[in-house]
Amino acid sequence: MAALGYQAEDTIFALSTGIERAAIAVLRVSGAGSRNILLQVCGKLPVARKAVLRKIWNNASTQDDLLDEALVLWFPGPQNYTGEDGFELHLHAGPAIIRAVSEALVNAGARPAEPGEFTRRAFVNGRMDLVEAEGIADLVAAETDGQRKLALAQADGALSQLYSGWSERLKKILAFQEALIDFPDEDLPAEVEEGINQEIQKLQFEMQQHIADGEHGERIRQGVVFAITGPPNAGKSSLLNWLTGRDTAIVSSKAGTTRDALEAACILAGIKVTFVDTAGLRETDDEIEAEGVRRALFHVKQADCVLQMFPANEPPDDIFPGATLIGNKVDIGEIPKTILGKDVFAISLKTGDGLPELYTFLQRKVEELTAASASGAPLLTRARHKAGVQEAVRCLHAALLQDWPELRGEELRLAMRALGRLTGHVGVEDLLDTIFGQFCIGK
Ligand SMILES: Nc1nc2c(c(=O)[nH]1)N(C=O)[C@@H](CNc1ccc(C(=O)N[C@@H](CCC(=O)O)C(=O)O)cc1)CN2
Ligand SMILES: Nc1nc2c(ncn2[C@@H]2O[C@H](COP(=O)(O)OP(=O)(O)OP(=O)(O)O)[C@@H](O)[C@H]2O)c(=O)[nH]1
Ligand SMILES: [Mg+2]
Repeated sequence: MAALGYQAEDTIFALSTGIERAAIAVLRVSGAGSRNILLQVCGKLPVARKAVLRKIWNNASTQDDLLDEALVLWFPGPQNYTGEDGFELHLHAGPAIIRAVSEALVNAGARPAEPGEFTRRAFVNGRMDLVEAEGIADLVAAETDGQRKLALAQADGALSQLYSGWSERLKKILAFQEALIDFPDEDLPAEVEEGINQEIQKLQFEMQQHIADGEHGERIRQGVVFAITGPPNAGKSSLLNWLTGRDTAIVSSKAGTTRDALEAACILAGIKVTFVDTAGLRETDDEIEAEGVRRALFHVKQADCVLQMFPANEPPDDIFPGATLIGNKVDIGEIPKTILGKDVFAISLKTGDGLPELYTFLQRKVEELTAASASGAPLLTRARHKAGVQEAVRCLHAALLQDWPELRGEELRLAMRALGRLTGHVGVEDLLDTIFGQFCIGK
């Protein structure tokens, strides 16, 4: 079967708390054997869902080898996270305790869980769909408020509801379409076909809007990227260091100091933001510097936003499309208010002039690049979802072009299948190892 050797009948366990030094460690157990295993290590079953203090033994019936005194939670299924019997041991977090209790669980018939296997079981047991499970993974991985809120909404079903709502609507369209196929000679009102077309177009529009807004969701999840570019000695590396509050890049008065692209991340307006400092742009015979310039231009192209810097008395002749102009070293020379009609931020990384204004501007820019969709609909967050929705849009488009009712029905079914694969309601066996393999162990 699956590459991970996924076996639903096994009873699995894992350390669900972190591996650093901590006061308490939670070992989580799930599977049909949970009841017997708990009896073996703890003697008798606690009241369901109530924390009780119990001695943990290698074998409670012989009171052989006392391992710890722990809080025990017994979760008889199916009303719990995984949807099957399970329990938790809240242990003292010593490595020797964790090892000894793990061994006792293995002796009693459990095996270590694969990454994401608890959540995979929750999915298999119908406790959540695939999009919600991905939301849980993102929630655990979240490092910023933006990521946390986005993931929480997704884990809570907001995005799943959007996708299953579309599926429901498609199902209705398909039912009408079937009626057209089954009763071609009946006098079905002409409005039926017209209605089908309109509803398909409406769905297609909403999906396309979702994909367009999706850029914002992907930016919240993966971070917004700002590229810093400009001629040598403009102060690009000085800006990077100031923005990230760290001495990331070497700063020197020698032109051509930075030759590689350097990335440093920070949190701005609750969003992960990566700044890329790049080699100063100039003609050069130096092979390494030329490669640096080539990479700089690559990052400028890839970035969500370009910060084009120049030093006082050296205003640029060209502006990168959509770039924000920053004139540095206002302490030593003239900086124009505008260039080719574009506003210029006049700053000095030496004196701090203009930096608060620039910072406020960057926060606004980040908010703009990650704003919620105007419709209030949840944002798309992953390439997998984008691909699925795009596939559905393609099928709807094909359906609209199709005159034969049978073939049109087929395209509509393919669109439904694309949406079904998103939430995991149809044909996802091949995806599960990839998706749950990205989780941490114990989740
Ligand atoms: N100790 C501990 N903390 C945890 C979890 C856990 O499993 N154990 N969680 C897991 O990762 C998260 C909480 N998620 C959970 C989701 C559902 C249920 C659950 O048992 N739900 C049942 C019963 C609810 C009840 O008793 O009121 C239900 O929804 O029907 C428990 C935890 C975060 N904190
Ligand atoms: N007077 C003055 N000097 C500055 C200012 N900002 C940076 N410098 C100096 O300008 C020089 C170049 O700064 P960097 O940050 O290394 O410039 P860069 O754009 O990264 O240069 P390359 O890596 O060579 O492309 C350094 O000596 C800085 O100390 C400023 O606002 N005013
Ligand atoms: Mg530099």
